[in-house]
Amino acid sequence: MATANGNGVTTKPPPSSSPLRNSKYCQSNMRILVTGGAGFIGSHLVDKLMENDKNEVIVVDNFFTGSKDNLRRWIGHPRFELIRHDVTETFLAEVDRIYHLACPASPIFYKHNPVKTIKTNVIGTLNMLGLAKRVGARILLTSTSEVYGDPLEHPQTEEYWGNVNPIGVRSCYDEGKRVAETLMFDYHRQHGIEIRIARIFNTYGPRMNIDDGRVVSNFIAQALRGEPLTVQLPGTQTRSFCYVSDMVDGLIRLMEGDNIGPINIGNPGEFTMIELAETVKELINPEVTVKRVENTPDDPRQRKPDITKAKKLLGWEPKVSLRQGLPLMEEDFRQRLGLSENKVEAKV
Ligand SMILES: NC(=O)c1ccc[n+]([C@@H]2O[C@H](COP(=O)([O-])OP(=O)(O)OC[C@H]3O[C@@H](n4cnc5c(N)ncnc54)[C@H](O)[C@@H]3O)[C@@H](O)[C@H]2O)c1
Ligand SMILES: O=c1ccn([C@@H]2O[C@H](COP(=O)(O)OP(=O)(O)O[C@H]3OC[C@@H](O)[C@H](O)[C@H]3O)[C@@H](O)[C@H]2O)c(=O)[nH]1
Repeated sequence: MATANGNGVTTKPPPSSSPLRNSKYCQSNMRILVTGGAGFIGSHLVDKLMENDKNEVIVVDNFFTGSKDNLRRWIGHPRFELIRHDVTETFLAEVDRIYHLACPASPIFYKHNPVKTIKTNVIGTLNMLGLAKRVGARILLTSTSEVYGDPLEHPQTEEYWGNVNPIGVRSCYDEGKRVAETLMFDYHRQHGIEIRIARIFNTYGPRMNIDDGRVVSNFIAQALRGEPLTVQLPGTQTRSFCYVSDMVDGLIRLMEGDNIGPINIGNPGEFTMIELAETVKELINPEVTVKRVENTPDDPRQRKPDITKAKKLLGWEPKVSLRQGLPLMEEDFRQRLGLSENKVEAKV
């Protein structure tokens, strides 16, 4: 029988899982697939999911930007499996939940092979929706604030349709994620798949790749190496930074809650890139200088989530401020860069 969901969309009932999953001989564990689970957010999500001993976690990842190192504490664990797999190829497994994160997230990586980025977003999401349909799993897509493009509304609510250049150098990611959201809703309406869509805003924390290219990881690595902080012009562009533990909490609440989304998950604290550089300098290395460098095309000028929906529907809001989160990330970067606790000399 058809039912109406929170978005007023009439859907088919969700497909059911295989009879074996419900048999009395089957383990009652929740079997969870995390695509892109060897990456930054994915590996923190895996840590949290593995804390629950009723969860079995399967990670599939092609290791383009992720690494086995991020998951080393779980390799060999009886409730954990790591599979090298590219989501542009089909994947079959009996699972109850799919967290679909696989996609390079840093602009330098997603622009590196834009056709592959589109394939990952479109074919990869189709493959995961096909799997969800086949086994009756609930699927969550990590979409992005980039679906709002260079936003003409501020802060951004989920009702805003965005201002995206369809043919620019960022389009492979922005439009790829927009199509991925469309596919999610079409599978929901046409096949009754249980979907959840998170629109993630800039997230930072330990395990980001040191040469990831994203602003927080760049500034922290530069401050620790005593190199100038590279503020891309004009420097007055804004972002709102969410600490990764808050993000993971929001994603799990969304997956296990009733609302399909899309829901913004991010920290509304908004900073210009100059303010971010000044904060990193003050907290990590007051000796470094700030250097203005060229920007890349279509860089959004402002970005800040309206999280009214997340607060109301998920009972979620971020707890970690930027000033609390940066030192936690500094510690991780120090260890990975092999630096002692002593502040480094400035190189200009
Ligand atoms: N971190 C952020 O600020 C942010 C903001 C918005 C949305 N997101 C979304 O969250 C997700 C995770 O982002 P992240 O910051 O952890 O990035 P990340 O680059 O650290 O992780 C992405 C993971 O996906 C894997 N991957 C990429 N292409 C793949 C493919 N074709 N097949 C299998 N695995 C593949 C990578 O190897 C990596 O492990 C992404 O979907 C990203 O778009 C992140
Ligand atoms: O060294 C740097 C790097 C970046 N920047 C600036 O910092 C801002 C943020 O840039 P980032 O590369 O960290 O990230 P962006 O906000 O552009 O994109 C991100 O947003 C949402 C996610 O989906 C993705 O993880 C990523 O695309 C931009 O204005 C950029 O110009 C610097 O000033 N200096």
